[in-house]
Amino acid sequence: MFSSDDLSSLRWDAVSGAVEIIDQTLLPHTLRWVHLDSLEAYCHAISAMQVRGAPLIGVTAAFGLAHAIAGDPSDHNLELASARLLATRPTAVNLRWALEEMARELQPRPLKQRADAARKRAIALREADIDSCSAIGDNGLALLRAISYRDTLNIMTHCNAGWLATIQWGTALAPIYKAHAAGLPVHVWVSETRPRNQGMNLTAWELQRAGVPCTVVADNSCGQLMRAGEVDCIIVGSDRTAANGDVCNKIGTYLKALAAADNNIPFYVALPESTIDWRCADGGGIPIEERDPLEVLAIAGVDAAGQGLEINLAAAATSAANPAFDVTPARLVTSLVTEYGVFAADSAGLARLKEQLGIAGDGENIG
Ligand SMILES: CSC[C@H]1O[C@H](OP(=O)(O)O)[C@H](O)[C@@H]1O
Repeated sequence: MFSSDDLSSLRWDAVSGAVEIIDQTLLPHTLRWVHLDSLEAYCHAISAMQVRGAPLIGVTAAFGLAHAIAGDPSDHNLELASARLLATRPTAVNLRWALEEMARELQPRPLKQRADAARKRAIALREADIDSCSAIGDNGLALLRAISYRDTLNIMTHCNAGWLATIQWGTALAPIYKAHAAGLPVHVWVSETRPRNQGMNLTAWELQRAGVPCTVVADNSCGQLMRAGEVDCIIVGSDRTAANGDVCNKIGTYLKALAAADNNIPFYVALPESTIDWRCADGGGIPIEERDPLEVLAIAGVDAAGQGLEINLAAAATSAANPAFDVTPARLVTSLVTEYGVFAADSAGLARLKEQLGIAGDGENIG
């Protein structure tokens, strides 16, 4: 489905070194590329959710660090820029993972080698993400092929875990793209995903663009769709999965997992290994981002004339809480779909993955 001239969420120019991202806060109504030309611009892009999604956040931060190092390769600036990027969002572990990958590459090097090494490592992380997500798609496709369905395979998803959350393919949507390309009759229930509406604004836009049949539904209707037999399986992404299989993902994921368990519907989590936090014993240790309550109290869109506008939904002075993620206990997850295969969402399943990868106790590769 993707070729070199296909859209990806972050692109870079090999000659000028310029890095551009799609400003996802303007989708689905406006597709605008934004040139990131300072560390501040990279930090803002992540914290303001111009770019979002665990893998994309990580790759964007890697390019942001490479940009900062090009100006000053000193240890002090490396630490300073890493700290600023790490502080942009607390939950997605790929942010920490990518910055640690970059530090591992740069710290042993002499200063004069760091700028080139940083850029090459960021580019390599971007390419590795494309390969990982494609492999997640292949492994997820095998799961979808094994599901029995009537005339159409009805898949529900939450938030956006498509190519807009990675570089290409996505995680939860990768098996769906591969299934569609393989001719499976898939249909996707797209949960709108209040309050930032990543489902309605991003997933529906992606799927429509790819020609995958989909229907946007209110988050609150998903339980009824499951009870009515309209859902054959659920696939979601992850921002951080603990070593025991607990999954932290967009707010609302836990409720879908509860309803799926109550209706005996397979609940799959698609993620690259970089989203597993091997140092985190269980979901209780995952920081949950609290975002601005205004994201709950107001909503942005366009009017009939296509003009952008934001409207207040609640009465003045209404208070709101806005936790951006929740934790789904491993017991509610049917399987973890990774680039290395499908694993049980429990300590034994993840120990099998860790052994397969040759990872030590604290997540460091021993290979
Ligand atoms: C492939 S990671 C996608 C993951 O990230 C989203 O969070 P956000 O939009 O706040 O970055 C959501 O949890 C997705 O499942």
